[in-house]
Amino acid sequence: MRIKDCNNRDISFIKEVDEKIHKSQDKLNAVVTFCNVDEQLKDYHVEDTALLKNVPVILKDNINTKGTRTTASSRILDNYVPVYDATIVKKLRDAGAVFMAKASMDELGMGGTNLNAYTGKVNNPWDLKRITGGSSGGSAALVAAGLAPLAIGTDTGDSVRKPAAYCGVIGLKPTYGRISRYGIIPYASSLDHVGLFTTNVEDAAIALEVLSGRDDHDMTSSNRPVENYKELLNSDLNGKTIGIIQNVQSAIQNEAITSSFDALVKKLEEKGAKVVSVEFDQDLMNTLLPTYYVISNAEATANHSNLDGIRFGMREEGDDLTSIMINSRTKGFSSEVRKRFVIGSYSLFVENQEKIFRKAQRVRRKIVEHLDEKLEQCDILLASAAGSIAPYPEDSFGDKLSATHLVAENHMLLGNFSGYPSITVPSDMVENMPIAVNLLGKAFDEVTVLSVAKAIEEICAQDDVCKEVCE
Ligand SMILES: NC(=O)CC[C@H](N)C(=O)O
Repeated sequence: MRIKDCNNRDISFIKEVDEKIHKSQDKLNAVVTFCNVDEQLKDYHVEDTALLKNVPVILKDNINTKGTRTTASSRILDNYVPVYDATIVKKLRDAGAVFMAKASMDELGMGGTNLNAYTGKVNNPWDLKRITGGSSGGSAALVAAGLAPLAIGTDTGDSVRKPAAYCGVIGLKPTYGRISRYGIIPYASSLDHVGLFTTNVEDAAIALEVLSGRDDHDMTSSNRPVENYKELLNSDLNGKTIGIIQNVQSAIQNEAITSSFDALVKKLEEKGAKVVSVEFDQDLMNTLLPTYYVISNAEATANHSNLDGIRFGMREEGDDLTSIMINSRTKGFSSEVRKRFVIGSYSLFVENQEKIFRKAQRVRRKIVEHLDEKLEQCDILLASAAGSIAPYPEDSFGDKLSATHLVAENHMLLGNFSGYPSITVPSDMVENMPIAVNLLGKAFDEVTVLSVAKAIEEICAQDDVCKEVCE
């Protein structure tokens, strides 16, 4: 489904989409809460030129919607109904969006599988037995199944770009500060980004324009002017230098993914791009994941201390304040989330702060400085988005991978450490499942990121939806 096709439809088609999304639930389990579509259509009125006129949109369930339950897929927020809208909800609505559903995610964004929502696993529309990836798995699945042209996600480590790869859709994480995060239930504030899923690059450009801009409610949002990304798209590769991240490519063990990537690189060269090989310091790359875990868990621990059954969240009984909090948090969070809070608290413990938390922050700085050096050699970096097709649940934890091989699965963290824009573009099919490549550009250079993505899209010409679930 494409945005412009929706623009040209009669608004009544939204009802058909609503029915299809309800029907998909048995197969995909991608929805936590259905939005009240009738209510939104009652007084629906937007200008003909509104960019999202008649467009059904999916929101990840960590995006606050006034009057509509927002759980972040956590049991503790099962009954949470926000009293205000996130800024992006207002922006989307003003542009004509009709909200269809709050999509399932890994609990509070903590996970890369979408096996960790209190409403259960989300199934990949290409093969229901496989995972979607996470944490924005519900959003990715619904776009991949052709049930909406646009879904909003969030990305703290790769949570838009990895599920996009596994589900065969576009996944864009723009520059830190480009899109307001006001009204989004956080995970780790220095790494959290709003991102989006579409079926094609042009739609990603349109959606980015709608979502971007300074917001006085979010002091991390940038006041750089928003560009007309769609008009500026230019898939001409002449004069562009693309750097291939060798550390990622040499860590990939799947022959089909490697040869498809190499074939794509050849075509990029034929189309005029200058391709250079970029080698990162391997030791530094091996620290990506541990550094991420220290920083993200510490920030998550601080961010979620208000989910205690007193200020927010479901309340379990107890004899005193402390036991109410302990009981509420024990019952309200899954073991994965509790584990991360333990790790986070440990590194924030005063005796450990310097040698764990501050050290991780210094390593993050080193990684970003190293990345900046690499980006001096090229306009954009390119690598396979993931080292495999979407795995089955039992194969999805990567615990058999060595540190070097883990780099293939976690290189997208570079985009969160630096805040630089990054996009996943479907590139091919392997074993009837989509595979993808990922681009990482310079700060606020969304135009180059989207333009090179468009060139790749033209070369690869992937089918943009998974037909079966959509029928
Ligand atoms: N929200 C994210 O980006 C999650 C990233 C990573 N998979 C994690 O488990 O935390």
